[in-house]
Amino acid sequence: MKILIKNIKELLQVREENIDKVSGAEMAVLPKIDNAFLILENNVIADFGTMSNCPDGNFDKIIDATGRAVLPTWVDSHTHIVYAGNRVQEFVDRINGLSYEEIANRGGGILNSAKKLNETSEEEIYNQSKARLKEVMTQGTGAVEIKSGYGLTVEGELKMLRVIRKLAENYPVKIKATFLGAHAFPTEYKEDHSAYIDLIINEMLPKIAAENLADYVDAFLETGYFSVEETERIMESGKQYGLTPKIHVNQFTAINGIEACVKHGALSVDHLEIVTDEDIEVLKGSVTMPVALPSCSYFISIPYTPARKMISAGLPLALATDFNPGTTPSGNMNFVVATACIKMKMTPEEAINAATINGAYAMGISDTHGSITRGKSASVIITKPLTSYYQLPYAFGSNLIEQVIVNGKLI
Ligand SMILES: N=CN[C@@H](CCC(=O)O)C(=O)O
Ligand SMILES: [Zn+2]
Repeated sequence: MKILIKNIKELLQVREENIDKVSGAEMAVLPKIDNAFLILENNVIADFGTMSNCPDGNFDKIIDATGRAVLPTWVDSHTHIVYAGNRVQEFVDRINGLSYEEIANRGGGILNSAKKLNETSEEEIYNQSKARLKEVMTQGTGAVEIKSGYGLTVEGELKMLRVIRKLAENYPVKIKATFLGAHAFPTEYKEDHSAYIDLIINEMLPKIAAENLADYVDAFLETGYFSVEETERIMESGKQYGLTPKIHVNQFTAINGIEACVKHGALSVDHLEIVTDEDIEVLKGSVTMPVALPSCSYFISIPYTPARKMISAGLPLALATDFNPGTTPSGNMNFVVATACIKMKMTPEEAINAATINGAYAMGISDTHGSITRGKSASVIITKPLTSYYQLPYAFGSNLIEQVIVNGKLI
């Protein structure tokens, strides 16, 4: 299939030479071509340029994008979209005054989702999850990282990862799988943390590796969850099976977890609602991408990641949804980009870079996703008519997407 998109008002995030990420002041630059064409062929970006150089030729489909912007699809590098049921009752409990921590201490939270997941068949979990995946594709997401972590048993974790694999097989969206057995301690291991970590290391990881079910390893490094030392054990063991760490850290407290993640070569550190000056120092010059999750901050009323401070220090920053039943029941990257602008004071250019090329880095796919570059995946968003791309975060409650193409397929 050869698709020509012509008369594009603004073709955004154009990178003639591929880059893997943008950091600090570079984040404010979003290269674009006005009055552009874009050709997609055999699932990849074949060519682009100004309309004055638009080639004639035979196309299977021609899309006239007069008045519209075209940009690479969003890269959502942090989600938990495979889960069973929902946690609406906890949502109402929070409105009535309970905190996330209080709910978790009552056996709600992650353990509530784990109970539901272990009681639900693989087929039913797949059906619930595919509906969420289809929804986020229509919202412009072309690549998504999905974590396990609601099983917390050998079978439950394998079940989740098999569902993720099946989603990857059946949908054009690019998917990376992350093993998050260290999401919470099951009740029976509350007093014996090392026994649960032994289970992760000696039983879960070998089985996951044998079936090649995961690309990355994650842990919830947080006061009351996994300590720095416990997370280090998980990172070391994961790496032995070829799984690079991507770690939940600094959501509620800063306990020098970022330093440990950087030391272990983590691809990303995610959440970062609480960030110290020392955390910023250790991230400088590292391979580790900081990832902010502003929809989570919004939904459970916790601080937003201090983006300005981090970008001013020269750091890169990625944006992702954290789509999960507890803290972020939304996978809408458009809302994430808008919220980053409105609440974190990121400029539209910074937010779009964070949600495309830097997101791609945070899921290890910047060679194929995250920019309009020849040879990259034919995954683009075509907007509705707009005055400029500033309207995307400005009109935060409107759906400004007219058409999404994911790996050459019209969604
Ligand atoms: N914080 C840890 N994990 C998820 C929430 C999990 C849940 O509450 O179900 C998060 O990223 O916010
Ligand atoms: Zn998360």
